[in-house]
Amino acid sequence: MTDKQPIAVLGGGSFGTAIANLLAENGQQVLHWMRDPEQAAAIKNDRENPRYLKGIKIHSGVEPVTDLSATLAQCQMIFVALPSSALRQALQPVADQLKGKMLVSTTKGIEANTFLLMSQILEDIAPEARIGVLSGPNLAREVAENALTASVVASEDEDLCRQVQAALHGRTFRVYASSDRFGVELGGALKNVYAIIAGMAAAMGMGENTKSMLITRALAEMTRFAVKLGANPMTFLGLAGVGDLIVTCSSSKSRNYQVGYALGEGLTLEAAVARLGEVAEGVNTIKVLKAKAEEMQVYMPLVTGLHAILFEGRTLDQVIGALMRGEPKTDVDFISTSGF
Ligand SMILES: NC(=O)c1ccc[n+]([C@@H]2O[C@H](COP(=O)([O-])OP(=O)(O)OC[C@H]3O[C@@H](n4cnc5c(N)ncnc54)[C@H](O)[C@@H]3O)[C@@H](O)[C@H]2O)c1
Ligand SMILES: O=P(O)(O)OC[C@H](O)CO
Repeated sequence: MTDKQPIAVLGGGSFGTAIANLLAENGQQVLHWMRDPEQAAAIKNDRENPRYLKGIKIHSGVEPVTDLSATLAQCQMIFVALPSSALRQALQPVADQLKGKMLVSTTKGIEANTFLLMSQILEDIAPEARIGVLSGPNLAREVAENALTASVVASEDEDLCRQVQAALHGRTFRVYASSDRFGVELGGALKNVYAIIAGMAAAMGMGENTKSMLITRALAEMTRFAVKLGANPMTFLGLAGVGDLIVTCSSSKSRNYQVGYALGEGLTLEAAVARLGEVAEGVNTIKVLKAKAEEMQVYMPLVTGLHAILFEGRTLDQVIGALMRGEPKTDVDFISTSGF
């Protein structure tokens, strides 16, 4: 035991487990909160979380716990690794305990109806908390296996960024700082949708040219959308933008990619999600994103095409045909031609 305050990680899934281990490897005492007492007891005994990260040894500095209120009472720094669909309902009842704490969201999703990002929900629940986001190309299994990895902590609160960097920076994990919380978080939420498309393309045996076209046009599309919402497009050139887009669109370890792959093999969306058995945030994001793009009048042909396949009964062939026949466009939207 150290006399340092413990750090809390909320969420017993793959990313919560990976972050908890990373913190413990850096000498932090970690309270890893999960809702399921059986899971917590099993992790305590076996030092493994087999459902989500089979074969990864859980560090002795990680203590699985199930009392959320007692956990929050002991910690100043709290990482939130809950699915987006659960974040508000899990934390609203303990809102009073979040005042003044550092809350760092690792959750990459968008709330249906409100279009709020997860750190905005945290702000809504706990206006007096200190809020940040951790996002980047961070596949949980690779983080847990100590593959060399980089991430971004984003917050208007510079001291929070420094403290998160100090807690997470280690032999295999580098943390860069950003003051653009909105842009960093939006990048993490949007790329999940394009990873579903990339998985479909892979299952259909499409070529390397096609994969590159998809990733690049996805970046153009998500940046166009982000700019319309007031975000800084330069953030999308960083780890939490193009970095995360590349890893999620090209790795079969990504759950969103896996859902897309299953769809490309002919499974229904329900069957693809059931086969996965884990969170694929892009499935929920696609609906809210399509609605928001329409409301804001942003041209997002990839989002529109995926939505048409998943929810409007269009076939892949029809959508691909429409995409390729679309009116020719400019390559990069944000190049200023003035002065040239
Ligand atoms: N896995 C990754 O590689 C990775 C990397 C970076 C960010 N993320 C993000 O982290 C978030 C969590 O993803 P994950 O991969 O850990 O998911 P996961 O599917 O591996 O696990 C989800 C966990 O949340 C728990 N949970 C579900 N509903 C809950 C509730 N109401 N209250 C408490 N716990 C609840 C589940 O029991 C499970 O332990 C997602 O938004 C994801 O985008 C994941
Ligand atoms: O497994 P995914 O598709 O949720 O992606 C995991 C991470 O977000 C990759 O950075």
